[in-house]
Amino acid sequence: MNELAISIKNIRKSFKIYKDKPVSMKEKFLKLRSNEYTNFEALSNVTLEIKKGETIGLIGHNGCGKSTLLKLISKILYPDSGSIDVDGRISSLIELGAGFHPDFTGRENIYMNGSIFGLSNKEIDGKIDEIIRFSELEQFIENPVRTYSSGMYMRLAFSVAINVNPEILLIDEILSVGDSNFQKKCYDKIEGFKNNGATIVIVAHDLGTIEKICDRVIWMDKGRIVAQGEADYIVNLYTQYMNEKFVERKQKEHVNKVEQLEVEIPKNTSVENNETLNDEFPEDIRWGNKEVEITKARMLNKKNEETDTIMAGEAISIEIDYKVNKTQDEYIFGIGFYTGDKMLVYGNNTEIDRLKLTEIDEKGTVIFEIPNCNLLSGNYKLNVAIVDKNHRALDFIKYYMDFTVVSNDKAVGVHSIDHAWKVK
Ligand SMILES: Nc1ncnc2c1ncn2[C@@H]1O[C@H](COP(=O)(O)OP(=O)(O)OP(=O)(O)O)[C@@H](O)[C@H]1O
Repeated sequence: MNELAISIKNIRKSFKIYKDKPVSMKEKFLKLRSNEYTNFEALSNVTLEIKKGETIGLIGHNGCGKSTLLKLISKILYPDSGSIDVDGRISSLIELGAGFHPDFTGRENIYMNGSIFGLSNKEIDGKIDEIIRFSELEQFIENPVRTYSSGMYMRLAFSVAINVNPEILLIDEILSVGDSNFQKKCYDKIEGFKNNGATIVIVAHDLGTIEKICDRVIWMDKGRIVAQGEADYIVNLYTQYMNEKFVERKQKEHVNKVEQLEVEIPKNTSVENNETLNDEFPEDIRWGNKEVEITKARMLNKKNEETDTIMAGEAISIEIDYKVNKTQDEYIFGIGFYTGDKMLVYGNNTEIDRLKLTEIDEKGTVIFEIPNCNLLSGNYKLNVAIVDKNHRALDFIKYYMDFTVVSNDKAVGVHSIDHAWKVK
């Protein structure tokens, strides 16, 4: 017996991308625009074997080729080269309802659509009550489908596709059909197929679903398979990769913002002005006698770039530039982290850490280094402060800046704690 439900060997699929597509018949007819195109390779050399009874999840960034791969398996599209062998009756939940006729009633469309899936009228007679019941459209089944809402339309299409008892089920991002009750029914039905030994290939952006129902996950990027393996392992790898990309992008945006700001500073701005923080903070946010002043503060990532977005676990530092206007007996520098809704998460200063600063340069930078910032995902606020030995504020800036932490840890709260579960 053939163990494989789907065997894909070295397939390539390109699409023509027209540089200057004619937009009207007149333009087309008169050839007012050129017909130049480039070939875009949506799938490059993909090889994949899917065993009978496996549930496979396809994940990856938008446009990486997931839907194209499903369409090739279901023969909606054909590859430019390579081969695809399928062993089993396919039902594809792709382009749902593509075969519906708007003027036909729900019932008539069930017969039409069912025949597209290869069922005879007699076979549909035996299933129609179940299809209508599953779609929850009993009241509307004799109305033309053009009167249906898009949700009703999808529900009917889904019900037909899922009730043809396929051996191989291809599902593309359709599990957002209808309300949560209907979605639950769809999941239960899919679980039912899975338990009966059907082969399922599913594309979904909802990684929770993928992790829950798939045995194996294929991660695609730019038309290639970049990783495959056990569902939770690949989903975790992918989430971590996407989070890091997100942080990198945010960090780049931040750097760009800073560069933009520098460009906008008028040429005649004096150095003195640059060295003093614009007093844009209201009195309840910034206070103190300014005998020692914070001229700037910043958060740096592990690459020493200024940022407001960090990856949990990353090494970061907070730098406080200061200027002494009046010498003090002692200087205490502090930082504090607050949640977005202003609950204190962590506060510390040089005095608590027993670093006695009695003599410091007139201008300088005090750095607070965190080798492993283990805050959980969320938005936070940073306090920076300088106080004297009697804890009188010299310059205290509450909520100096907002920053975001991105974390793979799904625990709730503000801080990750090293732990292990044991059952005795
Ligand atoms: N008929 C087509 N003509 C031209 N380009 C196409 C066509 N179909 C898909 N593409 C392109 O091929 C690439 C892969 O598309 P595909 O729909 O397979 O991606 P996907 O991974 O399913 O994306 P998404 O997650 O956004 O649905 C995309 O860049 C898309 O624009």
